[in-house]
Parts: sequence; structure tokens; C-alpha cells
Amino acid sequence: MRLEVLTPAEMSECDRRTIAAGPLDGYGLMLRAGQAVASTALSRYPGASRVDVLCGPGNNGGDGYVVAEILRRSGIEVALFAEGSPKKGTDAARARTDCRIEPRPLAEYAPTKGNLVVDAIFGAGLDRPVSGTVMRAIEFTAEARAPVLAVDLPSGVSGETGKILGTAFSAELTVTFARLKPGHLLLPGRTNCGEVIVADIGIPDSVVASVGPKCFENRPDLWRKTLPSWAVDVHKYSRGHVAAFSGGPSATGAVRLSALAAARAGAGAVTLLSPSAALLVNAAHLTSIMLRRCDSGVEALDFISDRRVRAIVFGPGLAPEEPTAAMLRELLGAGENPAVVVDASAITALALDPEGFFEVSAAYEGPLVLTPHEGEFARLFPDLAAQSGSKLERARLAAQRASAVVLLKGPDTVIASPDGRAAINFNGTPLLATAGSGDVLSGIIAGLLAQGMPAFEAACAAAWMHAEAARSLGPGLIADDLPGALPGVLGNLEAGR
Ligand SMILES: NC(=O)C1=CN([C@@H]2O[C@H](COP(=O)(O)OP(=O)(O)OC[C@H]3O[C@@H](n4cnc5c(N)ncnc54)[C@H](O)[C@@H]3O)[C@@H](O)[C@H]2O)[C@@H](O)CC1
Ligand SMILES: Nc1ncnc2c1ncn2[C@@H]1O[C@H](COP(=O)(O)OP(=O)(O)O)[C@@H](O)[C@H]1O
Ligand SMILES: [K+]
Repeated sequence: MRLEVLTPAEMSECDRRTIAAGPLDGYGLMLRAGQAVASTALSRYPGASRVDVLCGPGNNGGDGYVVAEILRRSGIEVALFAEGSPKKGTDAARARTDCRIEPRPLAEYAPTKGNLVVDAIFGAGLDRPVSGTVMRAIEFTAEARAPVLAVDLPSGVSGETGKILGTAFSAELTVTFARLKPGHLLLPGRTNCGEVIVADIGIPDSVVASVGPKCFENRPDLWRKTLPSWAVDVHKYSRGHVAAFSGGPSATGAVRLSALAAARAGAGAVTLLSPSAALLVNAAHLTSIMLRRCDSGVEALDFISDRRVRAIVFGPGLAPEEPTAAMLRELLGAGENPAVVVDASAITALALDPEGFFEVSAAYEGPLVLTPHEGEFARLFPDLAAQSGSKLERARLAAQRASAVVLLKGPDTVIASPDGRAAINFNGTPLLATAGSGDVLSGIIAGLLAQGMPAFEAACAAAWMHAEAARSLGPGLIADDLPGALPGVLGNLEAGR
């Protein structure tokens, strides 16, 4: 499985290096790209006897001319519409010359019922909002509900950010080349792409590796090798001990979800550290999870060092106030180095003095993971939330600033490491939009960290497992159900090892 996700700039560097190494030249790559799209059109739309191919002025349009010519030779009635002409001497101009169909201006295009539309107007080169004739073509197509097969990306979707520039085709199917681009995975672009097929056009894996991509699809192959495995003589504490900090008497449920999830993710022991006032409430709800009174940072630190705590969940149910932030700074500054997952109200508490936290986190030597949703992210990183870059870019900048792995939640969860690596999760489901599911996620991360999984991999694996657990349960799930679905998910992963 090829997991690299290439920015449009990295993709064009791959093209350049492939061409430089030979034997394929730029036109050879274009022919292969066009062939891949045409054969997808023929196999996936076998009943389509008429196809409208819409071509732009660049290489995306070049691919479109290749598609049109192949479909024509296959006996299909092809109508060709062009927006602008390719520059003289380019591969696209050659493809235009080699295509035997005379294009009509895009302004004359109107969708015909039953026709398949091949969108080859803009791809990786989209650099400003679509407007005018192209915008109208997109709108007509949407009104006619004509099926769209997009070449590389639906025109209007930014390959870099997944944002819609002006407006965009909603494709049923998108054929892209060599590897996915961020725009295929990030919202809203992902929705416009429909099903995405990645076609091999002859760009060697070694060339992709040589451009040093740092973003990946979050699939098990990304982290499978780092999943915990236990020696035969393991005992509960050596399997990994998690401490989860409870809120006050009326805010204990969230952290119990985290604690249960940490245990289900494989931690050998999980202890809830509870303020005295909440001890009885917690006691009434716990069985395999242990309970310990804890009213201060000093007591917590004693416990962490005495009981060899390897990972901490800090946030669900805590007060979003300065004492919470102060306790976290105390924990991080004490010289113990357990892995720490900072979630929920603790992130809001840190936003009272972000710089104070970033100083402490920069000096921290243990693994650190922050799991904000967009609202919490905007509180801790207001300038990054306001900037125009992609979700991927925002998560990466935040990870660098906080010296922590940042898992930015949502339907297109992004996990970013301060070392520059990032992964985009694709298996999320709206089933997870239910109260408490984030608490389960932070617990899974802590459970994996306690077993020694590195922070970036643990966060990626947890995001994937969390969504798989939801999918295995289906409609009707509540967050309480998610930990119980983890054994099935883990069992399937184990079977794939
Ligand atoms: N050698 C390569 O790089 C390969 C590229 N391929 C195709 O080439 C595409 C990239 O080609 P290009 O870099 O030429 O880019 P595009 O063909 O996507 O678009 C570039 C052209 O569109 C114009 N443009 C961009 N946004 C516009 C807007 N909103 N309104 C009006 N005009 C706009 C630009 O000024 C430029 O003329 C890929 O998406 C892929 O389909 C494939 O042929 C495979 C090989
Ligand atoms: N529409 C959605 N599609 C996929 N995942 C979602 C969606 N909405 C929420 N999630 C996921 O559900 C979890 C919700 O976490 P969070 O917002 O912290 O909720 P809570 O605080 O109630 O636990 C996150 O992992 C998030 O990525
Ligand atoms: K396109």
C-alpha cells in the first residue's frame, strides 16, 4: 500500500524527476494519465454512449484531449468543449493536435441528459477561484445531475488544501495519478471527489520517496509495526499503567470513558486519580479500573513515580480554569516523563496562557499528545485557526509550536508531529459525532502510549481504531459502547500482522 500523500508541488517534482530519469517524457506521462481515465470511463460507465469532455488550458486539459481521442476510437460519441487553448509547444498542445475531434468553446456547453461528463478543466494547477464560463459549466452540470468523472481533481477543488475555490464539480469518480493529494482527503474537497481511484502512470516508488513526502494516509500499514506486543512473562504494570485525572463530583463520566478505553486498548492497569469530593461517585461506577484519592499535583506525582505510570489522560471533565493548567505544568515540569495526553477542558485551560504552556512543553522530554477539536484548537492557537491554510498546515504548525503531537479532530482528523510528519484520517464516520466519543479517543491514545507505542503512531492508530470501532457498532451507538468494540478492532488488526 502506497501511503504517501503528495502536495501538487511534490507531485510535479515527481513528474520532473521521472521525466529526467527517462524513458518516459512529459507527453508519455500525459498519455498514460489519459489512458487511465479513459479505461476507467469505459469500465465504470459501460452504458455511456455519449461523453462530454471539458478541457482547460493546462496539462489537465491535455489529459482530457487524450481521453477524448481514446473514447472516440472506442466508438463513443464524444463532444469536446475547451476553455482557452494550450500554449504552443506544450504537451497539452500536442495532445490537442493529436485529438481528431474539433473542440467547441466551453461557453457553448450544455449538459445533455444521459451524457457522462469528463472534467479536465483544472487539476493541480488551479490557483484562483473559478469564475465565468467555467463556473457556469459547473453549475449547469450540477443542475442537470449529470455524472462527472474528474481528471486528477474536480475542477474548483484545491489539491493542496481541499478547499473549494469559487465552486467545484461534484464528481462521482475521480481518477488521480501516482498518489492521493491532500485535497482528496480533506474536507470539503473529499466530498466533491466521490470515489477516488489512484492510477499508476509509471512514476516509480523510488522517485516518490526521493522527494521526501511527509504526509500519509492514516492506514494500519502506517503504524502496524509499532503496535504493542507483549512478552510471555508480561505482568499488568509492565504491560503499561495509565493514570486518568477525574473532575469533580458532577464531572466524572468523561474520564471514566477514557479510562475504560485505555484498558480496552491494552494497558495492563488503569487508575483513576480522583479528587476526594468525587471519590464515592467514581467508586460507585468502577470495577476493573482502580481508584485513588488525589487532591494535588504533589500527590499525583508521588503516585506516578511509585506506581510506574507510563501514560496520563489529562483533561476530560476537568475545570477549564487556571488551576488545571497549573497542575499540568507541574506534572510536566517534575522530571518524571510519562506520556501525556492533553484533551478537552485542559486545552481550554491552557489557552489562558498559551506561551507559558509552550515553554513547559518545549522542555518536556516525555511523549506529549494534544487532542483538540476545532473549538479548542481555536482557543489555544487563535492565529493559526484564523489563517487561510489547510487543516493539514494548521495542525503541523500547532505541533511545532506546542512541541507535541497534535491530533486535530473532526470528520477529516489530521495528526501532526513536531518532526513534520502528518497523517490524514479517512475512515471517520458521523456516528462518532456523539457526546463522549472524544474522551474515548484520548483513552485509546493513552492506552497505546502506556504500552510503549511512539506518540505519532499511537495517535494515528487510535484515530483509526476509534472510527473502526464506531463502524463496527453502527447506528445507535453511544460513546459508552466504543470501548467494548475495541477487542473486535484489535483482533482484526492482529489477524493482519
Ligand atoms: N507532467 C505532469 O505534471 C503531469 C500532469 N498531469 C496533469 O496535469 C495537471 C496539472 O497541469 P497544470 O500544472 O498545467 O495545471 P492545470 O491544467 O490544472 O491548470 C493550469 C492552467 O489553468 C489556469 N488556471 C488555474 N486556475 C484557474 C482559474 N481559476 N481560472 C482560470 N484559469 C485558471 C492556469 O493559469 C494555467 O493556465 C494535473 O492535474 C494532471 O491532470 C498528467 O498529465 C500527468 C503528468
Ligand atoms: N461528523 C464526524 N465524522 C467523523 N468523526 C467525527 C464527526 N464528528 C465528530 N467526530 C469525531 O468524534 C470525536 C468527538 O470528540 P469531541 O468533539 O472531543 O467530543 P466529546 O467532547 O463529546 O468527547 C472526535 O474524535 C471527532 O473526530
Ligand atoms: K479536473
